[in-house]
Amino acid sequence: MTQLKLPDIAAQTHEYALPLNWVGMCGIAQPVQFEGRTAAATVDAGVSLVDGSSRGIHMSRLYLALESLEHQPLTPLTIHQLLTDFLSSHEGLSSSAYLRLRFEHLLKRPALISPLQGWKSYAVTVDARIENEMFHVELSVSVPYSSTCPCSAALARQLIQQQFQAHFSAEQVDKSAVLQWLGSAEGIVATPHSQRSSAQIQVRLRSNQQVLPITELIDRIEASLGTAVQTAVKRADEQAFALANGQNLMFCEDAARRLHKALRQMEWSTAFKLRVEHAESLHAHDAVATSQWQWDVSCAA
Ligand SMILES: Nc1nc2c(ncn2[C@@H]2O[C@H](COP(=O)(O)OP(=O)(O)OP(=O)(O)O)[C@@H](O)[C@H]2O)c(=O)[nH]1
Repeated sequence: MTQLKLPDIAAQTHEYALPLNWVGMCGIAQPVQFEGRTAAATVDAGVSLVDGSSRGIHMSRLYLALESLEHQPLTPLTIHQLLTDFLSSHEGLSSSAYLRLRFEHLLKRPALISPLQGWKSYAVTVDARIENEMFHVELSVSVPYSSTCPCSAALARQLIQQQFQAHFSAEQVDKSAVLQWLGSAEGIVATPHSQRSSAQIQVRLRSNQQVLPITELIDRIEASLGTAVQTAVKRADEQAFALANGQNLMFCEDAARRLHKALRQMEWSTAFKLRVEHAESLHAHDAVATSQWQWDVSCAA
């Protein structure tokens, strides 16, 4: 049988010469090594097609280059090397290279009081690119937390005061009677509403950053809010959580300002954007606040 040469359509020229901003593949399954564990990532990999007359890029070259992620820890350096490989395998065709990795980052979290712990999963996205010969990396993370409405808390306290007034009408009150009343549902007649909330944070890393500070970012976000959702919970932990919520009453605006302040203190960040969503239990709609610092269109991948 005659050996036929495989047709190479990508190498053809196109009669409508038009450069393209981004060409590549989305949704590739790829294991990555991060903080000593293997995470199942989903990858989008692409390059620009600056040679407008070329029919197509070489998808297989991008796909095969991803294998390097399987064997070495995920760092800004390994990502930079990968994007450099994307470009060197597309010499004359491409001037920009892009990578987006999405994976769940698992962290073991201790209970607030009891000697227990459990896992939490955080949705992480790493966006990296080489554009105009400049390398940029951005981290995005979604962090769930609890928020208790400060207005609702004040209104509930007022109802409790009114209830106290009605129940203890005498000038002199008996301490043990008050103590008992405080511990009863009849005394504490109202409770504020609270909701599961989420903070979506995007941070641009400084160019000489050696590691991806994902865990540190999550820790700082949770510390600034003070009401991270819990894993293993016994009653003692639930009580400590109630206290934490009471000490950290938050409108979505409060949460956004706290996060903005915390993110400004991160020395490895050169820009950020944040969005908080409080999935209201008072309403069927959400309360949302956003903020950003030094974030512009060029930061968006
Ligand atoms: N450029 C491009 N390739 C596609 C697309 N859809 C599928 N492919 C296939 O991706 C496969 C890999 O392409 P290449 O990387 O050019 O493969 P190749 O020519 O064998 O590899 P090289 O010799 O390295 O160029 C080809 O079989 C293409 O048909 C598409 O929309 N665009």
